[in-house]
Amino acid sequence: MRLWDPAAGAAAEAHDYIAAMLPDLAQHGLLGDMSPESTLEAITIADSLEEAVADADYIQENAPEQLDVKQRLFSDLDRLAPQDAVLASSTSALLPSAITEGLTGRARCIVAHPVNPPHLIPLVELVPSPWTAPETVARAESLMAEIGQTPVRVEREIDGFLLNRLQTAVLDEAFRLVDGGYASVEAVDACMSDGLAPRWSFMGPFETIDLNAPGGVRDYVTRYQGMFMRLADTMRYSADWTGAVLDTVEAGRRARVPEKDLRARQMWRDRKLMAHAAFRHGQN
Ligand SMILES: NC(=O)c1ccc[n+]([C@@H]2O[C@H](COP(=O)([O-])OP(=O)(O)OC[C@H]3O[C@@H](n4cnc5c(N)ncnc54)[C@H](O)[C@@H]3O)[C@@H](O)[C@H]2O)c1
Ligand SMILES: O=C(O)[C@@H](O)[C@@H](O)[C@H](O)[C@@H](O)CO
Repeated sequence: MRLWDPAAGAAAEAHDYIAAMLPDLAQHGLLGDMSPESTLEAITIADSLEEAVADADYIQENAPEQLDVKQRLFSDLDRLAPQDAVLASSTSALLPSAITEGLTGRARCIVAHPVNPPHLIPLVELVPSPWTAPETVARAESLMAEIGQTPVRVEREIDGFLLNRLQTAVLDEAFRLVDGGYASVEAVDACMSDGLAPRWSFMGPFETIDLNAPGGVRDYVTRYQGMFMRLADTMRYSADWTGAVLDTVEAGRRARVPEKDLRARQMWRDRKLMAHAAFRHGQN
């Protein structure tokens, strides 16, 4: 694998970041049959975009979430990369059609959206544009599965794809509840971390409700649809996330983790995710 970044030192910084996390990943059994040393040897730094993509089979761009930047980058990639290389974007919500429409090689382009932190969260959303070739989707899916990720196919492009649309529903209600004074930041977070997340850490929402009624999902919907539709009617507005509620949320978060400790807390998160990933691997 080759890394390239136009910012001086950024690729080397990424290489150093990867090197620093490899021992923890190895300790959790997450490097497969490779060692930190052999893993790092497989990651080199290219001096130019052209060098980075030379003889590549698959290219993943991680440029800033700005449409014009991605459009220019994909145009360069389409010109420089081997014709049969898959060109994938990490974009969180930009439509692949908007990024690639004008490209000669647009059939080999796709969105392969990872989830933060991508090396510890397996999901990758594969989002084709209307002109993405089925073979491109299949090749991206095969590569992601081969490296231990969980590729999911978005059947056709939609703003925000799947994960961030689902995350929007949860975050919008979280802000509404705190904005309305119904709950503290901690209480809302606990509802997820100690309520919904344990079930959702190995089951999705449909499997969860299918197992939550004697007769399965149809029984569940018959029993509870009225309640959920009544609640949905109270959610037809959004709180202003940048309003006073943001001060409340930030105060709640800073009371738990001072800003100076955010990096340490991210390391805490990553080690929790490594343990969770090791547990999941042990279950397979
Ligand atoms: N950070 C995550 O975990 C995460 C998760 C999912 C999706 N994404 C998506 O990945 C992309 C990058 O996000 P980020 O948070 O890492 O951004 P970032 O701003 O931290 O890093 C972007 C990098 O792109 C480089 N860059 C700038 N112009 C470039 C160009 N023309 N070609 C190549 N590289 C260029 C910058 O130097 C910088 O190092 C965004 O589209 C984002 O939505 C990020
Ligand atoms: O929570 C997430 O990881 C998602 O919202 C991502 O898709 C999103 O790209 C952020 O990580 C932005 O970095």
